[in-house]
Amino acid sequence: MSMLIPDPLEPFLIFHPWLLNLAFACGARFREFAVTTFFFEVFLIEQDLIQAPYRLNFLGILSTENGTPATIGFFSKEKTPFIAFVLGGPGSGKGTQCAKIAEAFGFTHLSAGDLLRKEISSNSENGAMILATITEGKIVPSGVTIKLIRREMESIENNKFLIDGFPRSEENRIAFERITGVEPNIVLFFDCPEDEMVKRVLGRKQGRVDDNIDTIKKRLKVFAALNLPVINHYTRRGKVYKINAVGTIDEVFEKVRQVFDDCKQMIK
Ligand SMILES: Nc1ncnc2c1ncn2[C@@H]1O[C@H](COP(=O)(O)OP(=O)(O)O)[C@@H](O)[C@H]1O
Ligand SMILES: O=c1ccn([C@@H]2O[C@H](COP(=O)(O)OP(=O)(O)O)[C@@H](O)[C@H]2O)c(=O)[nH]1
Repeated sequence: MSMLIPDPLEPFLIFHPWLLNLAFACGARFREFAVTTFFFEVFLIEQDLIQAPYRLNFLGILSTENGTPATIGFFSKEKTPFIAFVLGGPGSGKGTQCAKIAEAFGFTHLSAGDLLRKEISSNSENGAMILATITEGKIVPSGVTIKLIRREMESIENNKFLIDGFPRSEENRIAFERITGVEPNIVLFFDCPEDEMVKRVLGRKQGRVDDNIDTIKKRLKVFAALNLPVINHYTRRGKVYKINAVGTIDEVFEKVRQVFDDCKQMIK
């Protein structure tokens, strides 16, 4: 299990549970969500870390496109899958290790980034917005990403999922948990020094619009500001397995294998 990582949002996060408790004491669960998300979004606007046209659409997370409320809790009790969130900075090796976990342990690998890139290439209604957001290294609105993850999870007959590169912010995390009604069983965190991540991303050569030095710098900033708080949250919940991502692919996988071997009892 990892130690808590200092992050620049810590003072805000201390305030955040206080706000939650206050709203909860008022007996309004929906208001609790709306109010706290609103404060998060105001903060993110100030930091210029989320996409402008979508940034005040905090209530949209709970709605589908036809305006009806989204299902809260889309897994039945008997069919709740085992979920591992796989987090780490850009180029830390999440995708590489997920492919190996999927093969060795029978998981379905869902990469949030790949699902978003597929939306761009399928010319969907959100394609242009997703492309602009990824090019800027910012985070796509939760409702869009969760809809894609949900569609995949519902269409695949497996009870073990790796969700790679999501949630990227506290707002992503809160929305996912509200909409699905579940938390991940475990969270893998690939801990990698920034210079190594930059080297790996620049060497990836997959023709991605965001694998250039300017966007990488923005992605690293967004990771530190928005993704580390998610990792800290799940560390406090005792769910994080921190893996040193330095070493060869096989060396890193040996550490990953150990985690999944240890969790065998939990994985149905
Ligand atoms: N342990 C490692 N050592 C060296 N290179 C690696 C390692 N793991 C992954 N890579 C390479 O680094 C690049 C980024 O890895 P990737 O799995 O795509 O990262 P992420 O999904 O976290 O962005 C890829 O080109 C991959 O082949
Ligand atoms: O849940 C997600 C996952 C990805 N992205 C966007 O997709 C980009 C690439 O993400 P991916 O996980 O594919 O790559 P990584 O940054 O980890 O190398 C990110 O910088 C974000 O702009 C996003 O907005 N939400």
